[in-house]
Amino acid sequence: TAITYEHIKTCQQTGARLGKVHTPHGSFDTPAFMPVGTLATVKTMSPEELQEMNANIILSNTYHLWLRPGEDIIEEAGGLHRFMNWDGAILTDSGGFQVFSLSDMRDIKEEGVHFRNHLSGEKLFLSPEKAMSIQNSLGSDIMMAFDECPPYPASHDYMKASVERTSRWAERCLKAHERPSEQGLFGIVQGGEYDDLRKQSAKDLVSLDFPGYAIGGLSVGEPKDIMNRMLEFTTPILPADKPRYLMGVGSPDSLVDGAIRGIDMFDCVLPTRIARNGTCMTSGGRLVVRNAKYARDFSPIDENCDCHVCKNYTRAYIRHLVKCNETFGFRLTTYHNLYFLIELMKQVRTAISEDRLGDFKEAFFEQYGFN
Ligand SMILES: CC#C[C@H]1NC(N)=Nc2cc3[nH]c(NC)nc3cc21
Ligand SMILES: [Zn+2]
Repeated sequence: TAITYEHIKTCQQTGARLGKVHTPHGSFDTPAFMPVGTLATVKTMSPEELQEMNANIILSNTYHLWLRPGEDIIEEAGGLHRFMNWDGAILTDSGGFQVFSLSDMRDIKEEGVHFRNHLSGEKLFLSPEKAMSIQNSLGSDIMMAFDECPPYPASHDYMKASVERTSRWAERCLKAHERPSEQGLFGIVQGGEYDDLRKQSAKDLVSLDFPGYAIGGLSVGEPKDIMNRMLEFTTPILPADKPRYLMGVGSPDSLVDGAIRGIDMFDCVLPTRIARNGTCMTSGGRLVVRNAKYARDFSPIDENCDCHVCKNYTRAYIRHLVKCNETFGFRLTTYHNLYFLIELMKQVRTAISEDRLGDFKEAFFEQYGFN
């Protein structure tokens, strides 16, 4: 099988686990943060820089690459790894989330979803089989099942029907999976904030025996304590010998809270997105580098950070570049923010290995300014 999870140890102080995920394009330690590279690039970063900061796995996106440049062109290039010159691991989302969040919906049928291209307005159709075919062309190491992403909030009845459809679609994805020895496939647990539906969704997918499991729809606006509660009863249903991926999460506090509740993989556009408006994550909280108070501040973004940016550039210089809308400025803030989250996960892994992730959380939340 393409993807295997190696459990190394469980933290004695919390439910967090230290592990490794092995893929055809290398292994990565977990818990891990995965930079998002939606359009076949982690915005403003080169593959060499991603390698340098130990980003061993990145995300890309079926929906976006299907629309532009088209999966046929990427297949002709020899797959997404060759196309973007990245030889680490790649996880592709299935397009489920984008169809429901980007396009004005036409309608959902059992067969699949009819909708309009959010760029051109042309009518499109995406189904479990089509989503699998696109990911097969992209050649990603980890594929995601095509799921129905219901609006938040949704009624219990609506959500129940949606979960049952997502489980039927998941089975169709497994049947359409052409190269299971080269590409892994994760089922996506749905169910909104309904305990019974979350459990039902998890049980349905576990009975289909996926190589890994994602938990979706838990960072679409619900309060963090609801997300934490959902995790507390969802992760125990998932097999301990498979990776668990919490989609679209998240902020530094959510990463720590997710790891404590047994999550192994995270992704979020936050570090790269806020970097492009000049906001940096630092061990003392967020820093808006364009702020006038940094005009003559020749210290690094974060004096506790040993990244290339913090060793060679100052807040004053980065503030100047950002104020002038200079691309290099956003490259520097992006590099640092990604490094910050990758480093945070490294500290989380060390804390797990020393059975003190609870203590780490307390100190980190205090220093960063989380409540
Ligand atoms: C409901 C649901 C669901 C999940 N389904 C798929 N295929 N991708 C996702 C991507 C996400 N990104 C974020 N960010 C807030 N939440 C996500 C949730 C999903
Ligand atoms: Zn730094």
